[in-house]
Amino acid sequence: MKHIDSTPSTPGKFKMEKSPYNRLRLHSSLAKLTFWSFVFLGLIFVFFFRSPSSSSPAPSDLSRRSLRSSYGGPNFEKRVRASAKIRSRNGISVLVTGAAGFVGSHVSAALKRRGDGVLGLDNFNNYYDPSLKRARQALLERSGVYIVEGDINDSALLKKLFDIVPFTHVMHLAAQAGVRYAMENPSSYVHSNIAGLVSLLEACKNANPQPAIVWASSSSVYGLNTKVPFSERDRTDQPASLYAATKKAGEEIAHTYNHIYGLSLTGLRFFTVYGPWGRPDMAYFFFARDILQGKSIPIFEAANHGTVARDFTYIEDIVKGCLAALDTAEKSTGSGGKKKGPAQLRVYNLGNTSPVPVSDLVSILEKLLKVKAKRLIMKLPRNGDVQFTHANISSAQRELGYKPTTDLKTGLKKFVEWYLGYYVDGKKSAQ
Ligand SMILES: O=C(O)[C@H]1O[C@H](OP(=O)(O)OP(=O)(O)OC[C@H]2O[C@@H](n3ccc(=O)[nH]c3=O)[C@H](O)[C@@H]2O)[C@H](O)[C@@H](O)[C@@H]1O
Repeated sequence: MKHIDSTPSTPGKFKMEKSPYNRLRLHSSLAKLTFWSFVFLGLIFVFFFRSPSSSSPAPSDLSRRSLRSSYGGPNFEKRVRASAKIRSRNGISVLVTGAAGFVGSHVSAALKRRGDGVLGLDNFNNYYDPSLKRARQALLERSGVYIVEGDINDSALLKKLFDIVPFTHVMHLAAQAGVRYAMENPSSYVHSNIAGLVSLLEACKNANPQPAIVWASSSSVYGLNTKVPFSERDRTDQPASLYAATKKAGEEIAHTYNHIYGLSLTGLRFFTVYGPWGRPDMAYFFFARDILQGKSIPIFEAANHGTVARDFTYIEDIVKGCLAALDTAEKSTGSGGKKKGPAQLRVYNLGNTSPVPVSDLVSILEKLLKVKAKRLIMKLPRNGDVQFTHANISSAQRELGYKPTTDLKTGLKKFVEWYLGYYVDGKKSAQ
């Protein structure tokens, strides 16, 4: 593994070390030149490598502050390197953004288990109860995964991480999720899913070597389509929510970075992922909580009592799809911000291929929790929800060997076991 101390991290820095040497050569004897060159190089070394905040051209206040405090120094770099260290033959080193999130924590754990190097990055925002994110972090910490606390919009931090570790891959899962919340806080979607994505791709483009990137898109890009099952070849130009629109924008942004800079990019369209350590903003999760607390639960139905259904996909199946996408990702082809040849650009559906009506989801939860739900049938609100989702997974099957094996009943059983252990036996308060 290359270290920051021994390798110029960017072509820019390398040039700065060379140009004064050339100027001096015109006017000095060889001995003088050698002496002064060493002095000059020494100064550059001290300036750039010992003072973390000066390594970025124009860091934001936030990043300047963070680099001076927890992000700098030998201890930080040691933890980062140790976490990202590959411990198996043919292993990869992966920067996982959103590592304290639902999918991110599961993927990080799975990568670490097989001996890959994993470094997490997460801003621990309070979109949902951050204590759940902290609990996931504590679990990962025990298996040797360090999560750096920071934002994907902090380009100085990203640069620093790529300077410390030559990541082979990035698993980009940091995002503002949730379909309905987009009406409450639209700018958070733009901040994370668009600005944050661009900030991350900029860092990847500038990194040397450039990593291959796998990232989370969403089934919601199919929007108002009525043809089922949804295939990657179908149109994705009628999103029903701002969330979906930002994910669709992400796919177009991915195309641009692939086209101009040769970044290898794979987008995964996840279909309503559920399971242990899940997201409390999702229906299956807060239905379980509210059924146990005796509260009524709103179950949406479409016009004329039309069924609302989802292709619910179990987390372990999704993890397998993510790892297969990483393992089949080809190298990026650019360096120094320039593309050397065409690079891989892929998009896959990762679903379960068997949509289940929301009312059936509630019946399964009732049986598992042994509590009758207070059902409140409501008209599907016009706030971004679509009536149904259903994945065609033949591309992922063929090219990734993706094969979901967990049906909703089996998956929810595992979720409920975890939920009762964590919240009821563990006496944590479910918000
Ligand atoms: O597949 C996806 O791409 C998306 O899956 C989920 O979005 P969604 O399928 O809407 O998941 P939930 O919010 O958990 O809703 C599941 C189902 O329950 C229904 N629902 C939701 C809330 C509610 O109060 N009542 C209700 O019947 C929804 O209409 C939907 O059919 C995630 O929240 C998104 O982040 C993700 O991108």
